[in-house]
Amino acid sequence: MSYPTSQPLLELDNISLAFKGVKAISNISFAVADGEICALIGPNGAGKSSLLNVINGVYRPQEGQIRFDRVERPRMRPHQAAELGIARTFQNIALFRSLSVLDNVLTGRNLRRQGHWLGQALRTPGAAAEEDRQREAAERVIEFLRLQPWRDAVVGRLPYGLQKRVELARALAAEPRLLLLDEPMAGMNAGEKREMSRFIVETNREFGTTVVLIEHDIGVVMGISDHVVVLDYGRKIGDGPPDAVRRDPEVIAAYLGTRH
Ligand SMILES: Nc1ncnc2c1ncn2[C@@H]1O[C@H](COP(=O)(O)OP(=O)(O)OP(=O)(O)O)[C@@H](O)[C@H]1O
Repeated sequence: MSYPTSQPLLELDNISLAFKGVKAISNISFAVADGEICALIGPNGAGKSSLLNVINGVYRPQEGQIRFDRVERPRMRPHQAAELGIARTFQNIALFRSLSVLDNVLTGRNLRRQGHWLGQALRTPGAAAEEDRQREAAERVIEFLRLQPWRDAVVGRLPYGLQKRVELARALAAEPRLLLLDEPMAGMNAGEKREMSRFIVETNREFGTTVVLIEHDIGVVMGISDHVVVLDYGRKIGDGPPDAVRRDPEVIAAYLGTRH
């Protein structure tokens, strides 16, 4: 449990985001400590996915500052976020459905590839050695997430829970410092959720990967998070260790209680 002692990896200061004048995020500030698992919770439409999109540069907020590893990143684009070590999965699975598990995981290695595309196209010895290195790295992730039985299976034919795990594998293949997971357990049964929770915790422990995840299942959130941030109508209404957030009257009223 790293919260709240370690240094912040990600700091959001007064972030506001509007779509055509309609505010999705209002003046949100919080910090994610290096090495922690931070959950973003809140009712539908609270602004959680929009906030992940701000963090990885898909949306540019109209107001506010973001610091990653204590360096201000005022105009981050998604590819810059990826280069900095921010990887992400999506609410609706975004995989190459007709490719195998291994090939999908290999796409997560693209940023880590050395050498020139021409070498790859001409299959020079250097390029072949590099290809072997990438394949070994992808195989290690497949093994870590116990996906070996499906490594050559076409992703589109796998059950939903496994596709979610492949998406996590692809994100991990990039060796991120910060992993953004948008509802990694949505649509899963209790057993699949337990399994996915274990993989997230193991990733965090094994590689020290900092995790920010959106999750609706409060039991899961309380079980795996070091830190919980609660959003409601685009505002932050709770921020702290899970036990404190669970007891916060405003959070109980807005989210855990009956207001919605
Ligand atoms: N691209 C967009 N254009 C216009 N409005 C948007 C866009 N994306 C999000 N919104 C609006 O911003 C608000 C926050 O949406 P967001 O998807 O971030 O919420 P959320 O907390 O992730 O919800 P959910 O749990 O349903 O995924 C909503 O009112 C939504 O309608």
